Amino acid sequence: MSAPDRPLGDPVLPDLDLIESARRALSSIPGQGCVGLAVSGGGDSMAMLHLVAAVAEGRPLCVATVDHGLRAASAGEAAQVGQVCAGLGLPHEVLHWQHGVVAGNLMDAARRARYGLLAEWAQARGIGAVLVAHTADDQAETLLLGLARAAGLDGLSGMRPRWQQGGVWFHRPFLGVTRAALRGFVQSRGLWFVDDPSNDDEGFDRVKMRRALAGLGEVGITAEGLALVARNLAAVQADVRGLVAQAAASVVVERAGALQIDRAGFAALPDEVARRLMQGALLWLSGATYPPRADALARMVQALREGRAATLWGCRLVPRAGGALLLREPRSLGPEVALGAVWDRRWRVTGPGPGQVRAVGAEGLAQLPDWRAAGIARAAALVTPGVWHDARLIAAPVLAPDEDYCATFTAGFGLFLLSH
Ligand SMILES: Nc1ncnc2c1ncn2[C@@H]1O[C@H](COP(=O)(O)OP(=O)(O)OP(=O)(O)O)[C@@H](O)[C@H]1O
Repeated sequence: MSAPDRPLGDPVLPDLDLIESARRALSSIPGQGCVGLAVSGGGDSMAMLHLVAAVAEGRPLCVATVDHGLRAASAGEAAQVGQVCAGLGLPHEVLHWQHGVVAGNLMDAARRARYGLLAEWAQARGIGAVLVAHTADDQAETLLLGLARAAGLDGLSGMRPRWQQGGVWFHRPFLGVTRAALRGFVQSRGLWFVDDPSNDDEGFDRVKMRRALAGLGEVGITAEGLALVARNLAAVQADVRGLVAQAAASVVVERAGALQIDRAGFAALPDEVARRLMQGALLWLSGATYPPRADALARMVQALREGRAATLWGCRLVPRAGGALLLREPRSLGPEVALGAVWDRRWRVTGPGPGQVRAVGAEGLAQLPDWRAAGIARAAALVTPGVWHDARLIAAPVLAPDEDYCATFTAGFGLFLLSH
């Protein structure tokens, strides 16, 4: 299809910002390896494609389009992107979402599948970074969505400029640029792009926010202004997260998968830091993706400060001299899994097998006469992983070192806090 019908050199003035954003995006990616571009065919990502191609200066680029198979036109649109790429001399691949009946929120499932496919594609081709074309308008809509649900700092900090998934970095280099600027870029040059009809579907909250944003312009609230607010809040959020990571390093010790928390150190933490530390601890222990409600979390923080026992999110707080143990509740543990699979959403036990992994429990401790030698509290020992062959405990790698069997976490506690 159409290659640029006039060269990108000699830009009109507003395009200078766009070209600068594209240049910065490429130079921020270390090394000289291939850079991935996620291009839907929409105006924003088509503008990104042409801009980045124009400033690549020999840096290899690879393009991917995910065909979700949700609209009749999607296959044809993906093929059109391929033709534009061919005109620019860039390799292009179409990635297909194989799905049956999708339960729950379809758009959310499509988005998660899209990033999963893009990460797999990039990893398979040794591409370390993929660019996506979210704009200041997307950022502003995200902030408005947060305001609509009275969100706190995390919900008002907008989309991250970069994040890592499946070993691949995703970058959003155009968060400071308006959709109008990107659309203007492709339209003024007569470049092909597709207008996805779902972008006008008022059934989606994001589309409602887009309409609201247009109205807010009349009182001087712009997409760029709101994107800046989100960026400022994200800076505060990053500082708070740093404080939480520091607090975790000084008041929490992970032992055998349970967390020992120093009461005096915890009591001295500012409320917000204490709350986030407790939330992070519960998410890490439970493997849950959503945190508990704010009031339940506040009660848990209070229980720890007052030296009381409590339970929340499949975890229990057990007071001890000088602090408390936070650990899994036996009845909330995940089901038995095969050796090598992830058990209870955070442990992986490997070894020669055959065997099944489930908690050591009282039955297992009875088969381990020396378990106390590990110096681990009974409550914690009970919920460590054991390798079972029927009713026989073959190994309990956390309690009794074993040359053949090894238990590791899918994410360390400290690293988990830094990435959440
Ligand atoms: N089907 C897809 N294939 C490849 N990349 C995609 C796809 N859908 C979205 N993306 C990437 O994610 C970014 C943001 O997605 P979003 O859903 O907001 O965009 P869109 O409205 O589909 O298209 P555009 O942002 O290109 O106008 C896109 O700019 C693009 O980089």
